[in-house]
Amino acid sequence: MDCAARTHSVVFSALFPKNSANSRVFTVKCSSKNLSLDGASSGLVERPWKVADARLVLEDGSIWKAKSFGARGTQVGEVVFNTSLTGYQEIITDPSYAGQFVLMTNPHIGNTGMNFDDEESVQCFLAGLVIRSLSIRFAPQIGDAQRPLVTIWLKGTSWVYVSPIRVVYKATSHFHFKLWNSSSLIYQPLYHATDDVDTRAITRRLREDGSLIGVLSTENSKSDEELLEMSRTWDIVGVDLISGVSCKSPYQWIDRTGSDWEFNDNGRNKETFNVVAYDFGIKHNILRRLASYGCKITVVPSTWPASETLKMNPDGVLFSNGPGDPSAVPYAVEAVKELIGEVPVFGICMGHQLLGQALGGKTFKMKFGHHGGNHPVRNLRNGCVEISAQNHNYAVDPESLPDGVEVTHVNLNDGSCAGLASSKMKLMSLQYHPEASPGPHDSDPALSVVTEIGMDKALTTVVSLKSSTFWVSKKAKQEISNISNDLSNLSNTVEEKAKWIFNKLKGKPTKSLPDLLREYNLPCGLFPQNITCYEFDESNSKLIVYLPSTCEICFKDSSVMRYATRVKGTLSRGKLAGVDGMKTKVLVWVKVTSINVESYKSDKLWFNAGVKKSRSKVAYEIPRDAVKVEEF
Ligand SMILES: NC(=O)CC[C@H](N)C(=O)O
Repeated sequence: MDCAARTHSVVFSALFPKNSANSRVFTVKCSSKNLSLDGASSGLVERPWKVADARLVLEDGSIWKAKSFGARGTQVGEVVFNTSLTGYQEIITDPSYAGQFVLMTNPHIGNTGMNFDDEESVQCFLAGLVIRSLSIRFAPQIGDAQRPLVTIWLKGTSWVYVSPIRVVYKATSHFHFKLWNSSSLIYQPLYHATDDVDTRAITRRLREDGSLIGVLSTENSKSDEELLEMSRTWDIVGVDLISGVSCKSPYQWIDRTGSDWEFNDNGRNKETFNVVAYDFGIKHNILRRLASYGCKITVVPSTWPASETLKMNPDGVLFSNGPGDPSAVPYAVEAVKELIGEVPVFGICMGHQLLGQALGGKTFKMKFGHHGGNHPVRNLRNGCVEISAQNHNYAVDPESLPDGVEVTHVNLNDGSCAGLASSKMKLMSLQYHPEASPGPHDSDPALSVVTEIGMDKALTTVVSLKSSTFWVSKKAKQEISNISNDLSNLSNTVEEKAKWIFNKLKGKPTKSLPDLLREYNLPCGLFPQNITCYEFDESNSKLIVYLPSTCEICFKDSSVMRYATRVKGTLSRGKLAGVDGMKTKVLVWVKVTSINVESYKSDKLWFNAGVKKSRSKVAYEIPRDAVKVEEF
């Protein structure tokens, strides 16, 4: 290897294009001269690992020349691209990547080293890693900087040693790297790994054609045709990959996330909940986060019988993430089925897909899936967008789900189902990773739902539940189901008023509050989006809006509005009059008595609060989350 070379070329050739009768060979050369920021281009340092020529042959006939810095030999797998900028250690150790080559779209990998805290499993299960450029140097992470520059080989699972460029390197698990040659301090990943690959070009191909099967080989004795044949005869669909990554017997988990994760009140040291976690390839950070949320966790193998779980009398059951096709593991779906309704259950990723199937729904394979740390998801309960970390190739088809199962989250990139819930069955699930390390942490609070208390809280106070026709609180829903049998017998005999109440509870109004306001030509952000429910009686135009607590919003025009837990008013075209329960700040807090739009097309909104004051209508166009305040 010549690591001191100032320029290296990446050669891409394509044989046997999949859809072409004529074989084509073409070559693309691109220089990585300016890409290497890590010292390789200075000519001063050598890579402290051994490299070998490698080929990545894709099933579409393209062949990508590369340098292997990992295991030697030949490996087949499905190639998926991951758009995360950080977190490569967590990705490499995520068991959900079993059977897959992870191609990182971020060109520069390795620059933050590795550390003990970021391991997601005790072994790397991925088929291989494909990257553009591996850092020779890496910056020790905060906290590692003061470690002595010595070479130590710790017996057991960890090594600490120095690379030839005098940076402390900590290989946390012996399976990551083996000591290639202890005297010259060369280390080598035990999984297949290759760099100097034109990852952008392959990503474009995967986006166009979908995920492709590939073969990575360092063996010169194997011909391109042989490798291509291998890629075309292997498949990942229908294969049970979970049994290869799950633990073999139950164990207790106690480790929590460190102090840098204390960005919310995790319920730490308050109450202890017993949780059984099914290990379909569970990421350790799920366990660490659950422990931080006050859970005492027993991890059980994927084949653990549901009856045994129930004997353990858990407060909640978690179905974890895991690799491969959810329809290839019917035994897991059966266990999930038996537990639904018996105990609160929460599913993450594979767990979510298994829940979908257990409920009678279907899963399907996506074109190239979602793999990255920047996926926008809308939480349909509160309208908020969460940025999430995702890693999946399959999804639940929401159309196939039975009535009573609510789609709670939607991926905003493609509209796919990203979360499910049923308050009746006490189940919730997310297609993505609320525990994501290094983040984003937007969805972290979702982990608290794994217990009954957490789930109750989530299902009632997370705002409102959308029934098919009306926004009703959970309490109202329960009341309806309690009395619905009686009412269906009595409905012919009840007097008009009772009928009206029944109809109202049952759900005559058909829209959300923002839609109602819009229909009356009022800006839909006049009320917080985290309202609990609302009632509107068309016969006398009375509107009552319920809020979970007294709260406040600062609008775009810097005006501040405060709301009581119940706001009443008379709604008519362009006007909300006789308002009770709303205040605005005009030096002091003043009760709002009416709000009206100047004229149909006007962008002015008039507030009557002591005096009549004009405000810009645009500032109230989007419903916002209100912040809880102590008093109205
Ligand atoms: N992270 C996961 O749990 C992955 C789920 C499933 N194996 C998929 O690819 O869709």
